[in-house]
Amino acid sequence: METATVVVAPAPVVVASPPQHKLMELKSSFAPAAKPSPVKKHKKKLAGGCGGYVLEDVPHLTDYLPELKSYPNPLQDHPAYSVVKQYFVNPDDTVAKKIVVHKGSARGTHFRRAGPRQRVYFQPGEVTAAIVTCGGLCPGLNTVIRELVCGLHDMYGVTSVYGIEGGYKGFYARNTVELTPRSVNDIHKRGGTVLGTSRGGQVTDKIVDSIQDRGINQVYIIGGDGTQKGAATINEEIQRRGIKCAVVGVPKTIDNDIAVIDKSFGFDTAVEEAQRAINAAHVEAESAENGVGVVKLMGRNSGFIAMYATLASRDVDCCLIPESPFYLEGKGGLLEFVERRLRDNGHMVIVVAEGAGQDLIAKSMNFADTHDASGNKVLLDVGLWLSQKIKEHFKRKPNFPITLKYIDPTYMIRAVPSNASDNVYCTLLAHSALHGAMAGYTGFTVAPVNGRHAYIPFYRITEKQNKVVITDRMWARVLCSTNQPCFLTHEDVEGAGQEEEEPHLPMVEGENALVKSPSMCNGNGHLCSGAA
Ligand SMILES: Nc1ncnc2c1ncn2[C@@H]1O[C@H](COP(=O)(O)OP(=O)(O)OP(=O)(O)O)[C@@H](O)[C@H]1O
Ligand SMILES: O=P(O)(O)OC[C@H]1O[C@](O)(CO)[C@@H](O)[C@@H]1O
Ligand SMILES: [Mg+2]
Repeated sequence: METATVVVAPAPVVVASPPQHKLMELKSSFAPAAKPSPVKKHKKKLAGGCGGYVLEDVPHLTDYLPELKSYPNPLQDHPAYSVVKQYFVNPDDTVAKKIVVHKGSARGTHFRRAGPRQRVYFQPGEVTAAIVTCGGLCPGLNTVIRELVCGLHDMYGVTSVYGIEGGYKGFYARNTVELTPRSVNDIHKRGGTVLGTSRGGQVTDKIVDSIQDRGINQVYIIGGDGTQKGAATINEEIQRRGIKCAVVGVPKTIDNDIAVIDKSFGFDTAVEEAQRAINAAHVEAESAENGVGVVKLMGRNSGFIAMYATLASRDVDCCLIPESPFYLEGKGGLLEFVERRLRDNGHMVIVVAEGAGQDLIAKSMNFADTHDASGNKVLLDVGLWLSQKIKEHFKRKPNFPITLKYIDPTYMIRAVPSNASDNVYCTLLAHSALHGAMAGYTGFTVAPVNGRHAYIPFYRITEKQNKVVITDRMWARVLCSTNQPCFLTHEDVEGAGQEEEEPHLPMVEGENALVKSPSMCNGNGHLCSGAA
């Protein structure tokens, strides 16, 4: 057995392992249990330990099918693992949500550590797995699909894996496709998803009917925050019906807007791909008289791609994200800054996340809100709008001609295949996912938390979105690198808040001075970063 690898400190035994003694095995994977226990919505499985330790556990099939039989994990006879010591995860291993702790602070929330268990709740021949991809594209989707298929086959001898085509609606509107190690062999080299994807169409009853009718007993659902909400409702219905079926979420989003997890797959690839657009904008801007390059990047509600692409590039003069409001006109406004930067440097690059400035555009253009099939607000084109506003501003200054180039690579950065590091990440995610399902865990999203893969209950993933915290040091680093104004009022800063559970300790002198020091306010009461 592997020794406990708890990130903060060894955890006490808090939750009984699933019962090892079983009276009888359910014959069919989809035969309902005689009387499944009723499952409440978002029922939390919490357990406490010493020092303020809390385990936020994930459901197990035996929670509502207590008589399920378990088997020795076939991995123990796998030649590839014969030399691996401590291959199985200790049942008490947990991963701390919070890694930075203080002498007196409570140990806080922990999640069950991902990985193979000594006992599994499926025999190889019994598994019928299904994989579905939902929401927008993201580099790495095909790698996750490939590694689920190959991992189930190679590690657990599972031969029955099906793809659901076209997102959630494919469960009830399309035939399944058989996925074999041979058929998925090369797919990780391609962008997109070989299964297709869609928005909308999440009709829980019809999806669970299809799962039941097809005898599917492991569902791997790859998608973003919306998809994980859908997965949670599917899991509730499966438990309500008492079906032996593990529901596993694999978090996918180019926006990196999924809470709790370290980072979503494909994000690194997207940031890397964005460099090409920023470089092009820089080359164009540098080569023209008062050249301005505007690059729009994805990021509906969260500006992570824009923030990291800006930091990586060092060619960016201004980064605009949804979390940080800005204004155009007047002292301390964006147009004044553009003018100043052009006078100083002769060129500039602006990176804008697609969700930035939406309220400003709506105000100036009077558009009614529209939504996509999943209910997401359709965004107005901030890149086009901003370019227009900058052009109009300089048209009023005949002695200040500018050349502006607008580059919109949004779909290009998410349609590429994943890079090497995302490929490795996707492989580990897929393996963690299938080990959890084989061990009988269900109703969880798998992802790294502080560098360790963990099984996280759906409600934790879906209760809020991950956003750039503009009062954190990372955003300050961006402002330092671009030397742009931060455009914020004191009210904006107060409203921005802090990460939950962060202790509000007295500030070290000089720390976060960017948003606290009154000497950095301009005449309008706006805070500025000391841009030239
Ligand atoms: N609140 C919800 N409850 C159940 N299902 C949902 C919910 N929100 C979205 N879904 C379903 O999840 C699927 C994907 O949702 P959405 O289009 O929002 O993308 P996503 O998973 O958030 O990914 P991304 O935003 O990264 O593209 C859709 O089929 C949608 O119907
Ligand atoms: O045009 P589509 O496919 O709806 O996707 C656009 C959205 O999808 C994402 O890539 C992921 O949510 C967002 O960044 C973007 O706003
Ligand atoms: Mg989403």
